[in-house]
Amino acid sequence: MSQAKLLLVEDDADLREALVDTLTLSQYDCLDVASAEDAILALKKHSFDMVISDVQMEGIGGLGLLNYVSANHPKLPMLMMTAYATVDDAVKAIKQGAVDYLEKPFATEVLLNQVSRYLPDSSDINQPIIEDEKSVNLFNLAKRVANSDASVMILGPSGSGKEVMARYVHQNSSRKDAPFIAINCAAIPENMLEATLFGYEKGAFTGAHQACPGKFEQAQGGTLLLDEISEMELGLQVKLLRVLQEREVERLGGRKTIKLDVRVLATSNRDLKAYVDEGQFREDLYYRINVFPLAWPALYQRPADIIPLAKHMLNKHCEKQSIIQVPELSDAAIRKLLLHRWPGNVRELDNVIQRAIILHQGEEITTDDIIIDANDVHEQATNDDVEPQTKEAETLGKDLKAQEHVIILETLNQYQGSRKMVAEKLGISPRTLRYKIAKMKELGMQIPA
Ligand SMILES: Nc1ncnc2c1ncn2[C@@H]1O[C@H](COP(=O)(O)OP(=O)(O)OP(=O)(O)O)[C@@H](O)[C@H]1O
Repeated sequence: MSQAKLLLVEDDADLREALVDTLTLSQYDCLDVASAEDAILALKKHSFDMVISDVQMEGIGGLGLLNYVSANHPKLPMLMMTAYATVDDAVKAIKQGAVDYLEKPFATEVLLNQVSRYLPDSSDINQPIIEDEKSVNLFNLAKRVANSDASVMILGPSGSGKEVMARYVHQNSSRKDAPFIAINCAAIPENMLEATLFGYEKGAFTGAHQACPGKFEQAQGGTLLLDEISEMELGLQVKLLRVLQEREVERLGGRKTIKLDVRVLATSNRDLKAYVDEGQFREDLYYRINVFPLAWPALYQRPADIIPLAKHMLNKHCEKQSIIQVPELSDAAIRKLLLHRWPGNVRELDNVIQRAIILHQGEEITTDDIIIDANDVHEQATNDDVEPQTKEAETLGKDLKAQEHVIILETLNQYQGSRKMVAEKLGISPRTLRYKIAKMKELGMQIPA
């Protein structure tokens, strides 16, 4: 899924760390700061899709920050977090323009639900770039399928653009003016997925201080995308099947059933039929969601898409960074892009282009600016205009990530690639391991089978 950028403002270091973990695991790109003053500095340097802020902090505090955001970034949604004793402040915050507030302590699913509820729809992924004949044929087919109300299963490797295709189906359907809601079944911890999908009533579990509609309800009249559906555990698959068959949902802890008018799309980067044969995915659910399968090939299998996508990303990122003179790709740089196999597909290409924008000098992007191996970045990216403190923090972050990658690779080798053994050895769930391995593959790493 495309990454939304969040700014988290919380002065309690432990809570901040826990929240960052939750948001990062759910594939949000999260920058965290400890005060409203630091948040304002961050807002001056970077662009964000949402601010999540504590209310009571030293200095100008959450309400001061809200004033700044309302005045300078009026379209930026801001979600407040408050302790029970300061609910009055939260009410004040809503009056001043905050989109909502969370009462501490809150369960992580409450946070994730509120974030996805108020995040603006990112428009840049609404325009699929398709030039290769294979892609054009596939999108023609997708357009025809969009007219029906059939469930569509979009298959393809990670980063190939499955969510882009799902949005295309929605936008070319009669539901286009209703919501498009996406949920990544792999990124949301197992114990939260059910509440996130079906919603819950106040008091349904510890931390559920307020009722919250689930993704199905949020998608009412529109389309719900179940991204990486194969990662849903079997028990929840049964419940999902029931909702799809009966077209109604009951919130956790609730007693009334809610009628649904939702079209369901799903994606998977696995061979789902083989997964069914292995008993990992329910056959009845497979046939329910697989009414119309669309298979999006890996990027290297549709080479005529590579350069148009690279140019699209160049324009997109230059615009975001207010770079007026968009650099051209040199002929040699184009050849280098065409020769790579892109194991991380379009997402990897996007990363390479972002690096090239940082590194290039003058009006052209040369082969030296096209850093395909992630390890090269360290040497090249010693940009002088990065502040020393930021550079240190970034280096530490990269070092930690690199160490984590080495540990995972070594353990995979030690256990001949057995994901189960590695997860046990490292003390993480198989699902977290799969997620981390997927991220490593996106960076172009070779993972033992
Ligand atoms: N044809 C395309 N045109 C424009 N942008 C694209 C296209 N394909 C992919 N992208 C961009 O590449 C990134 C990855 O795409 P997307 O999230 O749709 O992949 P995915 O297959 O759903 O990945 P995952 O399996 O990891 O969820 C996104 O930023 C998306 O905007």
